Amino acid sequence: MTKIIPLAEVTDAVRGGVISIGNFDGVHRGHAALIGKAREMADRVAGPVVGVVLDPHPAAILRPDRVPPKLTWIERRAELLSQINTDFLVVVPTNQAFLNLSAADFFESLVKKTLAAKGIVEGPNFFFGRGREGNIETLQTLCDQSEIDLVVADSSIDSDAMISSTRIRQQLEAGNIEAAVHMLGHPHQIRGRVVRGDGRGTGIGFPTANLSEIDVLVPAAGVYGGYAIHDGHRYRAAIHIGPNPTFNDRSDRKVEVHVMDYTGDLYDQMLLVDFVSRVRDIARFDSVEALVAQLQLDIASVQSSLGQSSLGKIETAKSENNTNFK
Ligand SMILES: Cc1cc2nc3c(=O)[nH]c(=O)nc-3n(C[C@H](O)[C@H](O)[C@H](O)COP(=O)(O)O)c2cc1C
Ligand SMILES: Nc1ncnc2c1ncn2[C@@H]1O[C@H](COP(=O)(O)OP(=O)(O)O)[C@@H](O)[C@H]1O
Repeated sequence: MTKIIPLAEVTDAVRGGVISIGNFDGVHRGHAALIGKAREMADRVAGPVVGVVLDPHPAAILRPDRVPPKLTWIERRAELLSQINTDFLVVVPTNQAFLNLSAADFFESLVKKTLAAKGIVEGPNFFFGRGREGNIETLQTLCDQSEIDLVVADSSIDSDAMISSTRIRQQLEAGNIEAAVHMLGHPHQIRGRVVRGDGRGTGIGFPTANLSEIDVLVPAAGVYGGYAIHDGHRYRAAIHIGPNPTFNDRSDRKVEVHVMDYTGDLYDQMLLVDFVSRVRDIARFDSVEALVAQLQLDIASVQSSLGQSSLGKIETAKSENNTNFK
């Protein structure tokens, strides 16, 4: 498991490695390519692979009115980074003083003094220091002066454009789950606490866990297929996002999860939900019977899109990190 290390708690085990500084939001295929390069270099210098993330996102301090919704919370990032062989995730608490550091001071204090990096891997569009004054050329000069290896990795491309957290957000906000998942290389995951809804679901044969306190990007309104992860188990799930027009309910951000092959009480518990595919738009049905008939089709469609390999309960590595709200 990738160990999360607050900047103030960096130890010798973390120092002397190959670092990659970024936001790592989503830990998408572009990030995986960077970490892959870092791994190669780290094996050569016999040091750890260290992801370095600024949390919160600098935008939260610089332009709080325009902060993009997160794709991932920090523990989820660490879990995904772990799957691609990252040893540590150093979390820099973003504050005005840190953002005011010149590029040279940023390099001196973070890269050299605190992390004693032997190598650094970045994409071609890396900027650092006050007002983004440092770029890849600046970084190359600073690395040369300090005999630190720099690898500038090519951008990872999908559909003729660079894979980025921004593009993934746009696809999720448009409901294009498959396109987002393709760029991510894994499902988009949200987490939330199960609260009481209108108490209708059980009566129509489709109980739905209603999620609140979701702290990452919620995809566009629609019906989706994916997985619900609860208490170390993964179940197939049909997810409804948006209003319930059939019942004249116009609240636009309801997130309701019907967990397949599950019975039990989920109230007040944390649920993780993986989005894998889009099924359809939300519709208004003339009767409850018509809604139920459609829900049966939705379930069949989700089952077929998830494939037969995932029937029933599937054990997953339980991550305690994942369901603890910060
Ligand atoms: C997979 C799925 C798809 C749904 N699609 C629609 C829909 O298109 N239109 C609609 O009005 N309600 C839809 N519903 C929502 C149901 O109306 C909702 O689950 C029901 O009102 C229960 O709400 P409750 O959990 O607040 O009791 C859908 C629910 C699920 C699980
Ligand atoms: N298969 C299931 N999927 C979702 N929730 C379930 C399931 N089985 C039992 N439940 C429980 O039932 C509740 C949902 O029932 P529902 O009648 O839709 O009530 P509410 O309107 O309060 O969400 C969930 O919050 C959960 O505690």
